[in-house]
Amino acid sequence: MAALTRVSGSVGLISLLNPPVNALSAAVRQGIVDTVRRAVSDPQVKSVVICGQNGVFCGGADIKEFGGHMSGPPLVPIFNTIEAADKPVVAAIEGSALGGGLELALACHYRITQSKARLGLPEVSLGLLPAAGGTQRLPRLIGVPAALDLITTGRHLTGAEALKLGIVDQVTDQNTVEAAVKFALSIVGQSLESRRISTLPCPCPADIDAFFEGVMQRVKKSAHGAIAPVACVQAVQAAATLPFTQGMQREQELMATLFGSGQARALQYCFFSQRVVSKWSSPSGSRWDTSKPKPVTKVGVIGLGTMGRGITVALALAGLSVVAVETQQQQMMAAQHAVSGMLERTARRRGVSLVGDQIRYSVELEAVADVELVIEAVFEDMALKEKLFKQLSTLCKADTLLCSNTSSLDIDHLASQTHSPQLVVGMHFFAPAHVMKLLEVVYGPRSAPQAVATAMELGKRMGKVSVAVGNCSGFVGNRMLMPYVEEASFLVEEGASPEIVDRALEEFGFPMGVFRMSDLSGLDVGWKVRKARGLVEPGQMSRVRQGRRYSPLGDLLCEQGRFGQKTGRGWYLYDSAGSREAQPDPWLQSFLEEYRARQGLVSRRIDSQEVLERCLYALINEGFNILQEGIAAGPEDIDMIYVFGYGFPRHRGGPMFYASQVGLAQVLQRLEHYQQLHPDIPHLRPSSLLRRLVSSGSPRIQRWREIIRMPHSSL
Ligand SMILES: CCCCCCCCCCCCC[C@H](O)CC(=O)SCCNC(=O)CCNC(=O)[C@H](O)C(C)(C)COP(=O)(O)OP(=O)(O)OC[C@H]1O[C@@H](n2cnc3c(N)ncnc32)[C@H](O)[C@@H]1OP(=O)(O)O
Repeated sequence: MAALTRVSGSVGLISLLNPPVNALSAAVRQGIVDTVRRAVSDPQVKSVVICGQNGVFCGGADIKEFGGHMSGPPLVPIFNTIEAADKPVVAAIEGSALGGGLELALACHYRITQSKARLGLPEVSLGLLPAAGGTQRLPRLIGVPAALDLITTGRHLTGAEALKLGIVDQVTDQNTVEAAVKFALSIVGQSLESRRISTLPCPCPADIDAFFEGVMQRVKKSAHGAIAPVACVQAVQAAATLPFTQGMQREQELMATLFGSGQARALQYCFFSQRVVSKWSSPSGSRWDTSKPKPVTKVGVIGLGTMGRGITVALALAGLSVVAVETQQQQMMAAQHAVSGMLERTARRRGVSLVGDQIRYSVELEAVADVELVIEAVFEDMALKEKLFKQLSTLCKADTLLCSNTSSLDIDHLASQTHSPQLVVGMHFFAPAHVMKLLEVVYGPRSAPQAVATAMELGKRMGKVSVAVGNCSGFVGNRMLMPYVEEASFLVEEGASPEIVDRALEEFGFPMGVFRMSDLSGLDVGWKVRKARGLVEPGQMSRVRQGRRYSPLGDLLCEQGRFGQKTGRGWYLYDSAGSREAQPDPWLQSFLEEYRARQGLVSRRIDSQEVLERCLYALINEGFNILQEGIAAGPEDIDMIYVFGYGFPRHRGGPMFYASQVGLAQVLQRLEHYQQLHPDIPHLRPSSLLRRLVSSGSPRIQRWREIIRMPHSSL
């Protein structure tokens, strides 16, 4: 798993051999121990270069090992041995040096990297900290503030950025291993004293206590309950205040608390789930590995409202040519101005050059006649979309893919308006589309595998986490959101305030509770959907509609012109229209009291446990229905949709993983309890799949797909 060869006469070249990313599995660690020992003791070897096979240095510790019994030599003594070697050791970094991979490089005396290589300590995103000396060596090398930034965010750097920060000694655009070997030859005989990072003092800010207090406050606030970022700060603080050996001890202690935590399990599940969802399959049998995407270079975007603008920006940033169509001249000019601004800001933030020249604007639909793929992003109005799809089907090339950004309308119906229904899929982006990572790719029974593969591939090029889902009202994300939002309103009817509900959800880890979120997106959005479904009865207070419990509270607020942040009033009060500072609204409190009195509802005390159980279990229950119906292929799909599109705390793994951690029997029992209390709320009726999983012994989430596919009787 690691090979030693002698090159250029006196350089011992150690190659890590564990495709695809040369993760530091037990066998690789043993390979490093053996090859380093041989290189150090071989008198013909004067210097050493460590590289990775196939253009990747090392993707870090083998995450798959974390779930089971760990064996093989541990990393810390291996890295200490490398650093203590009396022959110079040079890391030749190509591809990636992440986590334990970068820690290995930091134990070497010199680092040479390809300019485009990715370097970083992303352990925090796995619920861990860099525990092979990373928290102690990096601050000594680049100073406390820069190290804290990298370790607490886990962000990746390019080789060029790493050079600027002083993490690497040289960047090359040539063959990195050859450059490292040449360099290794040139430094033989030089003193290594100043090259052993563990022996360096740690450059610290002046008032160290005040500095760490401030950092800790900021990190806790943005962590939303995640424990790893806090432990990362504590470990770096140890580097700043303790000698290396004691700092290493502290690093190990902190790692021990994180390693077995539920948060680490959840975050590692997210890492693998993100990869699982890219390997999509549909009930028709089409799959990621048997469906070849069609090459796409030019995309049409129709409708330049908020969504269309964001999609245009995301496409341009991905290097695609875009034909952006808005039939109203004035809207088009406004959109062009807005898109340029968004591109400028994003390019500045990402430190890349501006990419506006590949966007062509037009007021004519015919401008998309020669594109390979169209994304429709006009108003959520079926009649408008029907007409548009008919027109597109006639004017575009016969093999052009027609995609809709609808968030809930029937994709099959849109497909049926075209000459080639097999070329129609949903591409449901989330606002702001150039920022949010999620893309739901919605297939219907007639969608061609190539159409799904092409939309998935396009999403990947745009940097999205693309999840393939079946067609149903609301698809996966919005369908599950309905019971969640409804439960929140029911709780307010029964005695909770929006603040009580939001506080419970925010303490759980959501960046925003359901009412703050509704105020942000606009209460009129849901009102419009409910109107379209025939649920709204203006001025009416009845709490049963279409045969089930209904809360008219949202409608009543909208009737008062309270649309949320944009009108300065919604579930909360804001200083002014557009302001983001939500204040509890005394008007709303009396409105609710009056409402309850008129409805004959006796207000009761509702605690955060009930808020969490009713909102989350209702959402999870709908997730089980979705799995049962085959709308999502597996729990990972649902979890990635919720983590990347709806702010579900990543350190909880997503709703389905969370349910598996709570225990399926417990979720079932609580749903049964609430259903008895509220028989008029259908979404509290436990899903038959949940019952089936519980009676199968609540298997691990990785086994759910098997159970879902097993034939069963619904009797
Ligand atoms: C009481 C108990 C006390 C406990 C103490 C225990 C101490 C334990 C010792 C810990 C020592 C700490 C060491 C270190 O600090 C910890 C780490 O290093 S954690 C790992 C950090 N590294 C990462 O997070 C990188 C993860 N990988 C990536 O970001 C990307 O894969 C990549 C490297 C940038 C490459 O990206 P792509 O080219 O796009 O490829 P993919 O992402 O699709 O990956 C391909 C394939 O490889 C699998 N894979 C990737 N990285 C790893 C990995 N580190 N381990 C295992 N497998 C990995 C990935 O899942 C894909 O698999 P496939 O889907 O094809 O099956």
